[in-house]
Amino acid sequence: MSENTPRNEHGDAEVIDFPTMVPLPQEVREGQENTPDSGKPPTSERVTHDDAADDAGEEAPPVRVDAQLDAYRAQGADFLAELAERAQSQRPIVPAWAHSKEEAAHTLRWVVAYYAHVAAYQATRSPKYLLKLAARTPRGTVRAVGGFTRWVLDWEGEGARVEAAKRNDAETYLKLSRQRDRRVRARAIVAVLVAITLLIAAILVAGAPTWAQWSTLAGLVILLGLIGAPADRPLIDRAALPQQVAKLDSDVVVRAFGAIGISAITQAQAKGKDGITFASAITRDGPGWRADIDLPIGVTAADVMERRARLASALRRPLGCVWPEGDPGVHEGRLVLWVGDRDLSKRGLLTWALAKTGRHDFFAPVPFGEDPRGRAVGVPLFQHNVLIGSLPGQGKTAAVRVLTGGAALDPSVQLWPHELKGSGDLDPYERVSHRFVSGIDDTSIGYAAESMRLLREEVMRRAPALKKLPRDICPDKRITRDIADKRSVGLFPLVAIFDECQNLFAHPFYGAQAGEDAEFIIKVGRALGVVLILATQRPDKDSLPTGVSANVSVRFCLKVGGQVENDMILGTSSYKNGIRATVFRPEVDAGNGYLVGVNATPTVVRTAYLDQVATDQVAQRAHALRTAAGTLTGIAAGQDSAPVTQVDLLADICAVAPVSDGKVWSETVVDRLAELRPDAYGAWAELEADAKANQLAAALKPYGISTIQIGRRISGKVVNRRGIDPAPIAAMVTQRNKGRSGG
Ligand SMILES: Nc1ncnc2c1ncn2[C@@H]1O[C@H](COP(=O)(O)OP(=O)(O)OP(=O)(O)O)[C@@H](O)[C@H]1O
Repeated sequence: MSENTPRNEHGDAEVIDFPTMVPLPQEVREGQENTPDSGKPPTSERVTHDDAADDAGEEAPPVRVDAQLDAYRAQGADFLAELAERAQSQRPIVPAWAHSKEEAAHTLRWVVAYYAHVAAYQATRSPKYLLKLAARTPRGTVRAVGGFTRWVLDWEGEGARVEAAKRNDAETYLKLSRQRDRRVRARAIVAVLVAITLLIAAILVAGAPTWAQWSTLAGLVILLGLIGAPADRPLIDRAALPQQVAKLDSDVVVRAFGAIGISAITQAQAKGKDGITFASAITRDGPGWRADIDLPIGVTAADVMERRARLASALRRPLGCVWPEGDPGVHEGRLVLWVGDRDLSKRGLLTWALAKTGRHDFFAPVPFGEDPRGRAVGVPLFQHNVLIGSLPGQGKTAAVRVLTGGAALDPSVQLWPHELKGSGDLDPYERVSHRFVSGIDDTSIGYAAESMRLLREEVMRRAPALKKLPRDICPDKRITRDIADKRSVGLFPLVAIFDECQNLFAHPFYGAQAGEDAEFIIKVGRALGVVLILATQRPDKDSLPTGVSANVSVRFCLKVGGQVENDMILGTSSYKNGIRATVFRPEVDAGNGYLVGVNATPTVVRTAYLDQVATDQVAQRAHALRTAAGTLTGIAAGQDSAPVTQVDLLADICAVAPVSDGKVWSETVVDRLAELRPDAYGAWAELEADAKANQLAAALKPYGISTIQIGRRISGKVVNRRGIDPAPIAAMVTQRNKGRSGG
């Protein structure tokens, strides 16, 4: 043990075990206990060590870094001990915002944008500043001339001379007077030189070009205006108002974490510890504060995220300002708490980055919106499928418009929008679409189902086409920009949008097959440049096949009502893991949602907003790009899209169940239908007997036809199953056909 080893008040040497803290001397502890904030020292640096209090005994208050420093000093701690103590509060070499390239770029952009704003703000006010300076020029002239005269005549020494005269101190007075005479003589020479210089300058300026005269005048006005400025009225206005929002400090954060009901933290705080540790100092990060926090062992970031509302209450901030998120790159217990100055939902409508100008590259993410920290968020379409869900009126269509706009602004992308509500929200894109439909009626749904079938066929066509490409053109067996641009190869990107897709998937007739086709496209198509964007306001198992919801890669969930819908859109266990789109408020948070599958962790995003007019302008630009590139096809080129095969269920039943055969079991009808049209009914035939009957019953319901119980004697026993009576169906078809031919 070295001589410098710290000793306690009894003179016993204490072992300082880096980085464990030493117990505090009694007087330091007493001092802390007397502080009003229950023993917390008045510091924002709260880097603590959980074992410290144990070392110091059960009752010891938390030992924070500043208190330790005092303790070490009081004990005359040695060099190494002091270093050990300092090491606990050392600041990261690379600041937290510079850990990732994106964050560093974002921060840099933010700083540049800030100073660009300041520069623009001041530039627009420069005429006002010039006027202010001009108004202050007379006072500046008086001050400058007066100050110079006082200097030449040495008036600053006047007081001392008068004092000496008053004291009848002749010797000092004479000394000061002689000094003054010397000074005045020298300064008078300087004054004459200055006067001559000014005179020459005036003569030169009088003969100089006009711009030089104006520049000199401006320089004089600025100089004299600055000299004439009153001390209490600054010339320059502030481009950024001083921070209105209270700084986030560690005391407030520690207190808040103690109030959100995480027992590991509350128990630690009951023992006088903080319960959480700050991985680095709380810093400014964009328009808010960032705290990197290590949670107690066993507590995860998700545990905090699911208590976001309580945390906001404890921090005394609006819910829309408080955004805890995990940093799994470090560990599951690391939490990045970002507290914004302004509520996310009060940011107003975000203008889409491509709303006014620019084109898009399908192989880059489509600009989509901003996260709470104001960082731009994009959604990649290449190699992805997108599922969007929410309650009605929360911003689904707006999100779909933005993604469709991105796809439209790459002229190599073929667009197939289907808006199955009939609201016309996507109508502007019709002029750039290969296939397009807007409607909720059976024909529109049939058209959308036909699109799914065609997309499936397209995916199957593409697989061998991609395989056949020479290795030098396609080394990775992936579609590239180059391949996409070679129209003759036929592997251009194809983006199909199904807004309100529940109306397709839950359709009694088209739904089952469309669901199967969608699942196939999602699983196979993304590698072949075929992308689905699905949006639904009814994310339940009947309206969104599980094969679809389980396989999409990018998910965006705006406000939903409950856990089931949340997990249908965001993926199983999302709710349990604290990713809860249920926390968004109806209407207030329209446009805010959880985006999963883009960043390493789920991100809250406020989407950019395109109204109908802005969408129309985007579509016009997309049309111009496509005209120039020669990629207008299908509906956009005025050609009829592929004809829709209208499947006529009733006519098909008449074909497979003649009236003369009498009543027939549903499963038999389904099997015969599948044989007649495998494309349309093939999926039904793969169902169990009961499910076949249910499927047929659901498909007949819209026509007002119910299935009935039919008993058959098999091996002497009567077996009852559901089936149909073909007679009324045949009558209905005859009636309908008569009506049609009459029309
Ligand atoms: N990104 C956004 N930013 C701000 N407000 C938005 C945003 N997106 C949507 N809104 C607001 O929410 C309203 C409804 O948006 P939108 O029509 O996209 O919702 P929706 O979920 O598609 O509704 P529905 O299911 O009824 O079609 C808009 O009129 C707008 O006022």
